[in-house]
Amino acid sequence: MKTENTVWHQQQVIKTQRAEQKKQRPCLLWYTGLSGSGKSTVANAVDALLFERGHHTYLLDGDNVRHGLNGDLGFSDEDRVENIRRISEVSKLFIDAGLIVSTAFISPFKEDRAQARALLAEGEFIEVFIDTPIEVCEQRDPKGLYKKARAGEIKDFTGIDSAYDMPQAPELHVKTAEQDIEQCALQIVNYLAEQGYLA
Ligand SMILES: Nc1ncnc2c1ncn2[C@@H]1O[C@H](COP(=O)(O)OS(=O)(=O)O)[C@@H](OP(=O)(O)O)[C@H]1O
Ligand SMILES: Nc1ncnc2c1ncn2[C@@H]1O[C@H](COP(=O)(O)OP(=O)(O)O)[C@@H](O)[C@H]1O
Repeated sequence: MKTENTVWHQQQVIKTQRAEQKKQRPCLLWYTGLSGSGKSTVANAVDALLFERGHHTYLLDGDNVRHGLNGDLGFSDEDRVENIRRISEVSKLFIDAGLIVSTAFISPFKEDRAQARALLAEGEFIEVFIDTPIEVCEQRDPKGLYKKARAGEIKDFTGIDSAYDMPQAPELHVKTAEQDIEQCALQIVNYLAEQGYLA
């Protein structure tokens, strides 16, 4: 075990104090969905609304994190598991800092999402299923990746030749083919308000 000679230090300022100072209940909005489903767009819209209302937030976005922290990882099942493991641990640190955190990753495997939930306290993990039919994602194809995957230029593409486990009981179920971006964002912000995260 690599941690056998390290000791956990209790910090003087604790999570509840940080949260109280920020007048919010820290939580993690865990967006999951296919490529092109709208994770990034909706997460950004929610983050902007919360920021405007004076909340302390941070958004970890798939493509950006893969340019830095997870720049060594690809798209094999094994690399995706490690990608989500690191994101989950980083999110926990931001939660400790008292923030309302959003992550926008495909996060295709239910075990990894369950692992992320298990790292946090009860009520801190909010799974947001960005539920968009693959036909709609493919039609949008904002980065031209479906076209490449269909042409065999990208392998292990989620929904085509790599698996996606649909969430069975997400806290939030957002249907982007039936609501516009603003309505999707408001659905999430209203949930946070109703559940007392923004008190
Ligand atoms: N093979 C393959 N499958 C899926 N996606 C691919 C692939 N190759 C590159 N991309 C681009 O990488 C983004 C997904 O990265 P994630 O870190 O969210 O993926 S995962 O959670 O580890 O499965 C994804 O971003 P989004 O479109 O925003 O989801 C793609 O732009
Ligand atoms: N209701 C909606 N919610 C989110 N995105 C939408 C919606 N309607 C259309 N779109 C478009 O769908 C695309 C989604 O892309 P993106 O947010 O990058 O998806 P992802 O991060 O899941 O790959 C964007 O071009 C966005 O403008």
